[in-house]
Amino acid sequence: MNTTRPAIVTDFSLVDGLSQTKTPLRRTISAMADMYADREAARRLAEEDVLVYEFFDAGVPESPGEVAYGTSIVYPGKVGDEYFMTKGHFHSVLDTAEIYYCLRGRGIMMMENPEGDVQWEELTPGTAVYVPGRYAHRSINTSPDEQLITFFAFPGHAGHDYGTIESKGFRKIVVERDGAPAVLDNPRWAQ
Ligand SMILES: O=P(O)(O)OC[C@H]1O[C@H](O)[C@H](O)[C@@H](O)[C@@H]1O
Ligand SMILES: [Fe+2]
Repeated sequence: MNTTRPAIVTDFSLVDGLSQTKTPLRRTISAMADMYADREAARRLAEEDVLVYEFFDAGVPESPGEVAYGTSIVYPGKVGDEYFMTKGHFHSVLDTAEIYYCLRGRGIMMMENPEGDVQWEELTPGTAVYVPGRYAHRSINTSPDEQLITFFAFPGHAGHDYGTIESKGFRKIVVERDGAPAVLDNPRWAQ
């Protein structure tokens, strides 16, 4: 049996979070227009196909024992008064955690479990947020002008479950109120 495996080395820019050697995945407003509370505003932005976030996934094997990792860049912007954010997801293997280390910018990591416990934590450079297993997670950029850049790592076999969030949404949304982020009940949250 050949037990040799090559080490993997990846470049990440500390300026924009991207790898020069790999291609990021990009999500525009049109890929998630219905996830924002103000759907009219989302549709207007979707016409220009505004880029909301991009992320780089190192592409390690999706098996237990592996550590998937990459960087994620959420651009500054709002849909109505709701800040740009990722789609967010549960892991298919629900009880798998994820770590996010904030490299740049300012934001909020929104988390909720199937039983309805909701938590959120601020992301600032140098902060690591450990998302416990069983918690859906979404990163939200609350800066008016800077990218939110995070490095993330999670178990290789975790998988992504988008369906639950796509149909129900998160219980909370993050909007700008008097120039500052505020966490509110999601008016569109469906039980
Ligand atoms: O998968 P989304 O909710 O669209 O978020 C985009 C990406 O964000 C994070 O950085 C996760 O660790 C990735 O696994 C995820 O795919
Ligand atoms: Fe995840």
